[in-house]
Amino acid sequence: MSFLNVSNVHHTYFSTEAATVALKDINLAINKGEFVSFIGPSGCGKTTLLSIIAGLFKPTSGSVQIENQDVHGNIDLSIGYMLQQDYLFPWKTIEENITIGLKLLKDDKKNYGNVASALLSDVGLPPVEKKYPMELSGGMRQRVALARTLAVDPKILLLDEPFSALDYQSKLKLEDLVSHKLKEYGKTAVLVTHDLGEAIAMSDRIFLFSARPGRLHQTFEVPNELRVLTPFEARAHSSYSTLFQKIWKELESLE
Ligand SMILES: Nc1ncnc2c1ncn2[C@@H]1O[C@H](COP(=O)(O)OP(=O)(O)OP(=O)(O)O)[C@@H](O)[C@H]1O
Repeated sequence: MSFLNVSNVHHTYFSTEAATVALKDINLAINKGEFVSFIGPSGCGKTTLLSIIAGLFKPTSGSVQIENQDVHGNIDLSIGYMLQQDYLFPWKTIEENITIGLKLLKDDKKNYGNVASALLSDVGLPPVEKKYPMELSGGMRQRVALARTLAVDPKILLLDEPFSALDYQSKLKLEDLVSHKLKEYGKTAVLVTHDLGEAIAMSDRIFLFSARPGRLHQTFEVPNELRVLTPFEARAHSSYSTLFQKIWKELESLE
């Protein structure tokens, strides 16, 4: 068994008007410490699959297991998220935002302030722990969101377009930071993105899904020479453009 196994997942959304088949026959496995991306045409079920992996809802059929445990029925705070919006609590200080998960977990850390300060410096931020989210830029807030996620030491990070609302420069910087931190902490991660370049620059493997109902169309290995680079450096490597063109062709055939 791999670290994470998605087995025969099928999902249909039911409403009073229609039944929408979002995912069909999804089988995939992710190894511990691996960084993978889900890409595919709009509406192919990427976010649905990420939500199912997160245990937010049960698939119509099939199962997801992390370390041999079914994620459904186990409300597990060891799954960390980074989303397009940072979802920081505006009325809480940065320190309170970073340590909220630890407090929920009743982690016995004596000094939450020290934990927050260490994490802020770890994600490249100045000591802003007494400030409020509205006093920070979008890029800084996403760094705080990363610090909050790392604080609870999750087994896996689920990243749903966490960079898409940022300006280009902040996005590239944050991609480098997230990639570096996840490697340093040895975390497993799944990224949903519309940005093929981002997927190639950050991932070990890329899962390409076909248009709705989403099926796994093809899996691409990112070559080693790219994986040892930062995402920023990877974008300048010749293997990056070769893989980009290969996957782009497949993506176009699916639209
Ligand atoms: N709650 C829901 N009720 C009914 N249909 C839904 C619901 N959520 C998603 N869908 C439909 O299921 C399909 C898959 O949606 P999903 O958001 O998972 O796709 P996606 O690949 O993440 O899309 P995008 O790339 O546009 O973000 C879409 O057709 C969507 O309209």
